[in-house]
Amino acid sequence: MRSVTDHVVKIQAIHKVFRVGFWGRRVTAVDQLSLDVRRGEVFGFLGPNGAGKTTTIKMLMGLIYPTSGSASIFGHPAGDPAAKAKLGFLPESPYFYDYLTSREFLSFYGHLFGLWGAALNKRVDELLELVGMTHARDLQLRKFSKGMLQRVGIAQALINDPELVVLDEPMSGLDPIGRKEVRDLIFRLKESGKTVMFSSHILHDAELLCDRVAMIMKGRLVACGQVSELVQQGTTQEVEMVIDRLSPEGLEQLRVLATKMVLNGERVMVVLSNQRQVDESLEVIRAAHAKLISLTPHKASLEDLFIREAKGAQSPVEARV
Ligand SMILES: Nc1ncnc2c1ncn2[C@@H]1O[C@H](COP(=O)(O)OP(=O)(O)OP(=O)(O)O)[C@@H](O)[C@H]1O
Repeated sequence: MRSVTDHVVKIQAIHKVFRVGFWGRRVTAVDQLSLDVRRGEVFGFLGPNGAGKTTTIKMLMGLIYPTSGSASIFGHPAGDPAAKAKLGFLPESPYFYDYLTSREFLSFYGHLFGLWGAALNKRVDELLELVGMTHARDLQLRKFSKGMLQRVGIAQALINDPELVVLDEPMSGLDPIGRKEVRDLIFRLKESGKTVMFSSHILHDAELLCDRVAMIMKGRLVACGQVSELVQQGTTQEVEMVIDRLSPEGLEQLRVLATKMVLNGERVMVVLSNQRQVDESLEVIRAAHAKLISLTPHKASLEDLFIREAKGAQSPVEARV
């Protein structure tokens, strides 16, 4: 059984209303959101643009106050110095001092955490090595690519050897190679025993990386749990079949069975939505002496869940939490 201390982050019914414009119109950015992040896991905080991810993370970091509800880190209230001491944070749009080299930049943040002299130099060198930036240690940050900056930003978040690392959109704006590098880095953090929470709207990255995810839309939690469990919920096990040289009778029989059919010369592609349809279609193909080219089960993905939830499911879905 899990103990309370397994919860590194606990967010309880957190709510944030912003007042905007001259008339102080109320905008609910986060709506009664509750979730927890457990020790040692990689937790993905997912949602489309404007869903409320950054607002939630800012409340967790103690940078803004919730309208109601609460958040804690290692049992300390969000923003408490005791929580911050064990925490590393990469904001969504970090500010980098252009004319500092990556060593100087990391040394600056090390000083803020009270590191000096040989211990600081050792820590900076270790982090540059970890993020693969040793070769650029004496290069000014203005000469860095976006991917290099992101890696130095993550190094900055690790300067105090935190137990929890919170990264706001760490893969955003990176090319596929840059994204893979950041993914590998997150894997390495997990391997070294750290808990990682990161926000993203790139579902593929979350699927590859996360032990658990939470998905929010319009500030509300719509799904939370292990990726494998969430993608199974309510998804039909569709199968796509491609067949060659099917007789006109066979074609008519498949038309009745299939949920979708596309003809291309002698070739036909059908989508079947359950096992019974698959079995009956295979019998039709055999009886017609047609040639089955491929049979591909449609693998459910987080994207399917995302689209389904976006289409209107507003009630919270809770998988194993
Ligand atoms: N300081 C603010 N004042 C007024 N409204 C705000 C403020 N910050 C955020 N919002 C609004 O709150 C909502 C959630 O924004 P937030 O930045 O948290 O979303 P997000 O999920 O991080 O999106 P993105 O992926 O685009 O960064 C949006 O409607 C946004 O316009």
